[in-house]
Amino acid sequence: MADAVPTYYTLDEIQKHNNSKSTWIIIHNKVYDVSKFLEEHPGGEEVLREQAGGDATETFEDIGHSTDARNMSKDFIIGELHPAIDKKPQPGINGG
Ligand code: HEM
Repeated sequence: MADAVPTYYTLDEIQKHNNSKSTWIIIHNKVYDVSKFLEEHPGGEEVLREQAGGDATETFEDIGHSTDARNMSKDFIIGELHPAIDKKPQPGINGG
């Protein structure tokens, strides 16, 4: 009964979903398809678009989303970031 094995996506694959047709974001190594949620997001679609195809964990936590918001977000989980590339983004690594 339990769906024990999650679907894994590589960062490469996730990064392709960075447009208004398909918008995926990563929060705590889970992959969210928020394409259908953009217009409904109380925080606006722009902030989600900015994170499209990438890791939104920090911004998601900075906002201090409510328990309601966290429960709501579960509906959009489509899988997990592949463990082999489960790395925290390094700030500034591409900065120069
Ligand atoms: C599936 C993911 C997400 C869901 C379900 C979600 C849901 C919500 C909800 C329900 C609110 C209303 C306030 C609350 O209940 O906390 C909210 C506000 C907000 N969210 Fe999200 N959110 C998501 C992801 C994000 C991400 C990734 C960002 C930033 C890049 C973001 C930025 C904001 C901002 C700026 C607000 C407005 C806060 C305010 O007006 O005080 N959200 N979100």
